[in-house]
This record gives sequence, structure tokens and C-alpha cells, in this order.
Amino acid sequence: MQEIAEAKSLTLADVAIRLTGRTLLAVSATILPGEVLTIMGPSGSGKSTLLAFAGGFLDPAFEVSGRILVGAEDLTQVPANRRHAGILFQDPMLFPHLSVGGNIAFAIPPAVKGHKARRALAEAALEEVGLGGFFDRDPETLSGGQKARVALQRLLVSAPRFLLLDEPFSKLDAALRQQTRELVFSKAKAAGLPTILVTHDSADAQAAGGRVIEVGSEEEA
Ligand SMILES: Nc1ncnc2c1ncn2[C@@H]1O[C@H](COP(=O)(O)OP(=O)(O)OP(=O)(O)O)[C@@H](O)[C@H]1O
Repeated sequence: MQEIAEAKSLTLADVAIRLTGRTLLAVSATILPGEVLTIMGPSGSGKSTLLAFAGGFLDPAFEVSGRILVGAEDLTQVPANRRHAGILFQDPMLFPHLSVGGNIAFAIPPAVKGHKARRALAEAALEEVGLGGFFDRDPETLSGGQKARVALQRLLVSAPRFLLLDEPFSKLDAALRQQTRELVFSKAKAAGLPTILVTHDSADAQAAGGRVIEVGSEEEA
């Protein structure tokens, strides 16, 4: 559907994040194309902070050492808007002023020219997740699971180089959660995207099928 750039690994090279002199978390890992690295740990252990570092939107209150790379390209000093990270949060955060299809079309890279071509891509992306015919719907009229699928497709049409998932399934009920996580992981794998998943749920980690890194509690860090 979208043009997929050559898949590359994502490397967190000796990343240590400190807050007021105390090490919050330290991680070193290379995540292969299509691999999901799961980060688990108690509340406040720095999981979202690690994703903020990877995405390039970390609060300057944190001190960081180490580097983040895609393939051999060092992204550590690259601003967030040029990292091409695909990010999913708990909340699908669809733009309420755009239609469902508008949400997806918005994310298609500007290299795809022409209203018709962009619309056709967005329609195909909706169809792929069972939402054919939903283009003109108001996002507010969708169910939680439908919103999650729109958010996923919006992410994938943007041609990300890696994925950062911050508890993206935690607001869904059990059956939907199972379905959505299978969809997300199968698509991430098919697109060859290295992925970091933050979760509290060991079933998410199991479904992701990759390595799991446990980060410590605030007390022991
Ligand atoms: N902007 C900030 N300035 C200062 N401290 C912050 C900031 N953001 C988060 N923190 C602190 O950094 C620590 C790590 O927060 P973070 O949100 O990464 O934890 P988490 O593991 O993702 O937690 P949860 O599972 O509850 O989402 C916490 O102690 C938090 O209070």
C-alpha cells in the first residue's frame, strides 16, 4: 500500500536517563526489523520517558546519555518531526475536526500528490482493517476498536521507520484487545518495523513475541 523504506534496525546504544542526578533507567538494545522489544515495569519506572527519548520529545528536565540509531544513522540530535517515528498512545487521538478518512489522508507523506490518489490510499487503508465505507464518518461515531484501527492505519500510511507503542491496547476490552494487538503486531512485522512496546500486561508481551526488558521501580532505581 504505502512505499516502505528499506527496513532497518533500531538501536538504543547505552541509553541512560537521569532525573535530578538519579538514574531512572538504563537500556541497551538493538531491535531488528519486524521485532518487538517489550518494556515492562511499575508505574513511574520511566517507560514513557524512554519512548519520549526515542521519539525526540523528551522533557529537557531529564539528563540523557547514549544514542538512538536507525540502521547506522544517529537520530540522537534529530528533531522529532524528522525522525519518522510512528507513535501510538492509549488514546487513539484522532483529529476530531477531520473525517475518519481525513485522519488517514492527512498522514500520507506529501510525496503522494493529488487529492484522488491520497483519497484512494486512505480508502484502501480503511478497507484493509474492515472499515471500507467509513471514509466520511465522524471519528466520534466510531467504537473504541474502530478508532484503534484508524489510528493504526494513520500511523502506517505515514511510512514510519520504527514504532513506539505506549500501552496502546489498555483501553480496549479483553476480546478487542486480543484482536487489536494481533493486528498491530502482524502489521508491524509485515512492514519490517522495529517496535518498542511499553505495557503493564504480560499477555501483550507474549503476543509481541520478542524480548522483554524489565525496568526497575522508582525506589530501587
Ligand atoms: N516532565 C517531567 N519532569 C520531571 N519529572 C517527570 C516528567 N515526566 C515524568 N517525570 C517523572 O519521571 C518518572 C518516570 O515517568 P514515566 O512517565 O516515564 O513512567 P512510566 O514508567 O511510563 O509510568 P506509567 O506506567 O505510570 O505510565 C516519574 O517519576 C515521573 O514522575
